[in-house]
Amino acid sequence: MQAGLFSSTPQVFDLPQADISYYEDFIADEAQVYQQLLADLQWHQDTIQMYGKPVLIPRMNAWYGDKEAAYSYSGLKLTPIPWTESLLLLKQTVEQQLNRRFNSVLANYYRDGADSVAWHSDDEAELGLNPVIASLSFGATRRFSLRRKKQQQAPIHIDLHGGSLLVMAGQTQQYWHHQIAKTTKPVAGRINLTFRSIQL
Ligand SMILES: O=C(O)CCC(=O)C(=O)O
Ligand SMILES: [Fe+2]
Repeated sequence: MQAGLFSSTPQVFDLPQADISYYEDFIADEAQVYQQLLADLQWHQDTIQMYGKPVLIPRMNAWYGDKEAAYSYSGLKLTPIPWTESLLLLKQTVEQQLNRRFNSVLANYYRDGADSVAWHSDDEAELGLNPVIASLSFGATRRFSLRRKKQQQAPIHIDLHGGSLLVMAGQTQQYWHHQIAKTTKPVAGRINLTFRSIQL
């Protein structure tokens, strides 16, 4: 796999108390990477407790990282699987662009338009106060939305293309929620990788 990088000028969104950059064409051979991640990663569908009943979350996940980087996510305790070769290559590509290091990645696989992630912020204590989260997308385009936690206005939408890199930094997680809404439009599969740095 070649994680060929062919765009390094991001679109920067001017939002209050958020720091969002979007590199639309970051990974050159994204269709190939999509197939590889789909085949190679250890996908599973977690359950969470809702009003005391187990409910399957509407997407598949896989959690990879350095062995020290244990993490809790939506009440789930996740122990990372050791890096695959393709994940390490993608991590290095992102690290070079952003000039910072990540020690883990949460992979999400949205099988179709019924898969989603509800409004949330990545504000777990393990990530520190103002985490930098680097999000790579592969496969189908899905709409990513951002909305302030307080003073709610119309959400901001960014259609995340296959091969794109979205970076959330600064106070984004403190002041904003984000989601990938369900869609009734027919849409193929999408894989998203959010590279994170767990404070050890
Ligand atoms: O799929 C995406 O673009 C977002 C995923 C996300 O927000 C998360 O994993 O915390
Ligand atoms: Fe998130």
